[in-house]
Amino acid sequence: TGSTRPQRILRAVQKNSTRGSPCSVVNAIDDYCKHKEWAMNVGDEKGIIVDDVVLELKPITVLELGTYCAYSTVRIANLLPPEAKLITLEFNAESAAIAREIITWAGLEEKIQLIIGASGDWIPRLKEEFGIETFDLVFLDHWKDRYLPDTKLLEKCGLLKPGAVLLADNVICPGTPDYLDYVRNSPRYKSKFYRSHLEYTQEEDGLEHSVFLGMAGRGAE
Ligand SMILES: O=C(NCCCCCn1ccnc1)c1cc(-c2ccc(F)cc2)cc(O)c1O
Ligand SMILES: [Mg+2]
Repeated sequence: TGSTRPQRILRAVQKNSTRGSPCSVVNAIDDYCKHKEWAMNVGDEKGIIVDDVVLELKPITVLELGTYCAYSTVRIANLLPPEAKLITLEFNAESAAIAREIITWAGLEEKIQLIIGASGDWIPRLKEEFGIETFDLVFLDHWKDRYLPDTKLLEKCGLLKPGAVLLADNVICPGTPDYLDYVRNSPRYKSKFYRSHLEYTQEEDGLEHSVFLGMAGRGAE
């Protein structure tokens, strides 16, 4: 009954970072995952691209699909304007419990709402249960075969307004071919690819940045 990887990441955070300092939490996780054991955080290289998108967009409402250990949750929330809120959805209860501890350690619990459950079940409930109108930014980092169905669900539920940004991790590795095909060919999106590498490795990966243009571009149904 040894520890799990998320538990070891939490221990590294508590040992090597300062309570209330999101930057030190992010650095502690990157150090641990670079030198001790790999983990599926967006990481420092792709993380800089995420930072730039957040600082440029200044989103007030953010949805993250796939919390894991809250590395990107903390990284994004730390850069948000004071009144902004981030909702993060995690399916795995064990990693969600660790994520909650890391969010609290970072001192960001006021900005972040962590929900445990399936994105397909929760997305249709967000307006009603959390008083969300629309999201300014959606960070997709969960099961790669859920990126496309959840994007279509966000459209259907009216949770995206023109100008909203979808930022998707891992579009090369592990890869999300059906999602890429959709956002790159649909008249509803203006999409661009940010080439990078799989976290803590030299493997090719990247982020897809897609601006929602509105449903008007219905074209062929
Ligand atoms: O699978 C990933 N993430 C989803 C985890 C489960 C999400 C559960 N959930 C949360 C909400 N709804 C469902 C992922 C995988 C890899 C990877 C890359 C190469 C390799 F050899 C092995 C793994 C790299 C990432 O950056 C990733 O994000
Ligand atoms: Mg990822």
